[in-house]
Amino acid sequence: MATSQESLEGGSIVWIDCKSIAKSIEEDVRKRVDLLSFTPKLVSVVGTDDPSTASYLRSQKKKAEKLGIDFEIIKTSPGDFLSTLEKLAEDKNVNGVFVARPLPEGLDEKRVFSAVPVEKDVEGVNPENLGFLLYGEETFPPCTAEAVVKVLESVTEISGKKVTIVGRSVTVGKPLAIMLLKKGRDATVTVCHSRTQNLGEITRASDIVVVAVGKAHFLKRDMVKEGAIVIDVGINYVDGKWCGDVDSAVEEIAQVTPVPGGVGQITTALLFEHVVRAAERQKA
Ligand SMILES: Nc1nc(=O)c2c([nH]1)NC[C@@H]1CN(c3ccc(C(=O)N[C@@H](CCC(=O)O)C(=O)O)cc3)C=[N+]21
Repeated sequence: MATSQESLEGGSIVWIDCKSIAKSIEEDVRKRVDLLSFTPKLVSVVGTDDPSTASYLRSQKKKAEKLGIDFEIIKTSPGDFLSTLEKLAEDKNVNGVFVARPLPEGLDEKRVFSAVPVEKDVEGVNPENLGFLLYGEETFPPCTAEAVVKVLESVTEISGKKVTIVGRSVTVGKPLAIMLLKKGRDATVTVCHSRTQNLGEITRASDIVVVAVGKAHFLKRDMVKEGAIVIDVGINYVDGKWCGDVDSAVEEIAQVTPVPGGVGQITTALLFEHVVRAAERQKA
């Protein structure tokens, strides 16, 4: 089981080991990069100074270097956003296109994400790729949602489990719900959000809780069943440090994924796995 023990005063905390999951994805990516006759390339398009985006871009840059994948960041003004994406769509040297959220104000997200060609859409944000998910087809599933699925598959049998997802974003909550419902995974999924009543009752009745709300210390110990599995998707910058959405006291009674060094690492590894997949398909 992919967990690691960390002895602390007064007890022992079981962390879910995300590093080894990320590492095995990266090893696979490395091998597949070597088999290509060209160097695959990812371009990340950014329009804001959002700190969590900056963290992700640092992570992307590090991984690209490690994996032998070409990587470029394009900082774009709102007025040039669509024309930038059109150029990248046509550029034969670019295999994957990542568009950072949040988008700059005033841009229509359906128009922007539709401008990422389906075959270069390594994050699965194009409405066509999101639509494929509903049919159970996961060529380019959203990376963070896929990362959560990988973690769960490594620590438990998902089938039949009660999974509560807190957060209904297009990047995590909604696609993850669809992916966990998929035939073969067979979770019983509840999706909660800011208008949910009696949230704690719902999460306490769950075998697995996934939190993706973007609020530090959001999930408290009394909202979690003892022995539950808790996946922390949050990444918040508080007092000069990164932390997730899960309050640290939850670690005393549940298996939790750490932040940093948790889901984010796997997300980045999967983004590059999708870049290689895109390159393999474009080559053929
Ligand atoms: N279209 C889009 N998709 C995203 O998935 C997306 C996004 N926009 N905008 C920003 C947030 C944030 N996010 C992170 C992913 C990984 C790390 C990550 O791996 N962080 C390292 C720390 C890296 C460092 O700061 O040095 C870690 O957790 O270990 C961080 C942040 C994805 N996001």
